Amino acid sequence: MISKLFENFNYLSLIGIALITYVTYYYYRYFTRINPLPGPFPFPYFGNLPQLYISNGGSLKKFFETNQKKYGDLFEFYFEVRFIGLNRIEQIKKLILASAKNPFIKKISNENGQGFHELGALGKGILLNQDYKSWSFNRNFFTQAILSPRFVNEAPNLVNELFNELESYWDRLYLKEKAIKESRNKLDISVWFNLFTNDMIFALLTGERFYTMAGYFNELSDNEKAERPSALIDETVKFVNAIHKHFLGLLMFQFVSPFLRHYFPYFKKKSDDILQNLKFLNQRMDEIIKKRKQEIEDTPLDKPLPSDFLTSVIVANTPRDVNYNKIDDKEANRPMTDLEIRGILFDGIIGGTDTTANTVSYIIYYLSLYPDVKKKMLDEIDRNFQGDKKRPITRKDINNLKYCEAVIKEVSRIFPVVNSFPRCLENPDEIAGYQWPADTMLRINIDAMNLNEDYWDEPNKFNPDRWMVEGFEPKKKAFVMFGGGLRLCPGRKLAMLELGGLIALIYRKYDIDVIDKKAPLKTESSIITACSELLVEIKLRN
Ligand code: HEM
Repeated sequence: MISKLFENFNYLSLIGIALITYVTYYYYRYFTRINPLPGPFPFPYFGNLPQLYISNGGSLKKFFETNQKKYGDLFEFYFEVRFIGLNRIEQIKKLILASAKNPFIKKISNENGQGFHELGALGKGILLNQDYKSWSFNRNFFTQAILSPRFVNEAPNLVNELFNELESYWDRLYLKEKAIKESRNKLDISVWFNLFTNDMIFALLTGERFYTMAGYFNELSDNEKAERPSALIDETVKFVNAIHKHFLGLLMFQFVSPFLRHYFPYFKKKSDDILQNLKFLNQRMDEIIKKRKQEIEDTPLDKPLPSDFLTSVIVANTPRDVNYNKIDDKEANRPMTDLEIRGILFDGIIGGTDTTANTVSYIIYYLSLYPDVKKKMLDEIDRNFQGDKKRPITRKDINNLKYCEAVIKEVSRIFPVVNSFPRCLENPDEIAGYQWPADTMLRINIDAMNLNEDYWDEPNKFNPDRWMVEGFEPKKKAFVMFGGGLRLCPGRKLAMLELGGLIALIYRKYDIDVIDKKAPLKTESSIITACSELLVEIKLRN
């Protein structure tokens, strides 16, 4: 009995000593760190997670805002590793330089990469790829496919097609006389935009039709059902939910330490669930790629192929590619493997859905709060379409709608969906007046730059007209809605086409107003700031 107690005592003592040693070492490293900057005080294992969750409700946007107010434009914080928070354009100029020689492409430090390694994301795709050779190989395929004229022309066609589907659901659910009389024309519109952009990006990237809007309609409608096969609806809804779960899980794999993820039941359960979910996603993606490869093989050489992204990347550098050059057999000119295709397909879906969807919600919100801006935008739309509420929108229309574009940019300035983005130093370098060792993690705070009065006149004023001045550029080019440098968002043209097209089609036909204009926007902020609910009333325009 006594010996048992003694054994336990030894065991517990050992754990105690290990803990004390770890905590002492942790704070030794903290107090002797290079270039100490102001910032929230970190805790062993948890870093600044307590401040993120307890003081800022888990919102990364709020966390950055609070710290910038408290500590200024240069501060540090700890999420698994040390991060340097950069809040001024002068601090990031060289990181986002538009030059092929810009060396700042790394986003994740070796120390901070274990989570992504566990997810199997390192060295694949583009979004999280740290290996320059494979990233630039993949990124070339991605940009060539997404910027090809066939692809860009297809985008407005799909906006039209999917908007027709969306309006058929809205008209049946919310705009019948009875629904209006009973005040049932009130809805959470943010859900619809998420579904719209999902169906849009999946169709554009994979060439497969997804039916998440149809699924939601069926859920809401008492008697009518969407004219779509129910098995396909269920399958696509399941897939899209899995993508969403994966996206939310990414932050945990970067910011929560492996120790907590492996041994702390709350985090362990979540990370196991995300890994399981990823298995399902990979399997489904592989099936889509295999099927398309077979379809391409079965299409005679003289017959045209579809213009989706997946078909383009499969045929690139094969005899079906119009630019195919048999003699040139350099490594860079080989076709992509299925694993590489899966990687960039995945990144296109992750990068292209929630970003666009939430921006549309924020546009609706700001237009409701600023009726003068809305009126000016409606005038422009009406002038452009000359009372025709039915004809499809074209690329030319979208290019002509300059005030719509100004609204998109101003909303993205005052309430950006991507609140911050990372860089990691490959080599020792000087940033923000300090010399840093290689592997230092930097986080660029877009919110802070967008609201800085050194760069903008009246930064807190919502004023799309600022973008209407010929040749307008914010001071020091401080607008980095799509990031910068070699990592600049490759989907930016598609995003602007989709946003411009959708906004014009919506407001050509509908009047939408936020129900409680005094209530603050409901958001959840991690890697992006997502709209968690936007309650509006919808009517047909006269
Ligand atoms: C309003 C819409 C969008 C916003 C605000 C946005 C913003 C951003 C930002 C800030 C970055 C980081 C850039 C950097 O690190 O310098 C990024 C990267 C990326 N975006 Fe977008 N994006 C949008 C839409 C899209 C769309 C539609 C797609 C694809 C279909 C897309 C695909 C990507 C990819 C793949 C990357 C990673 C690029 C790389 O690391 O090389 N994005 N985006």
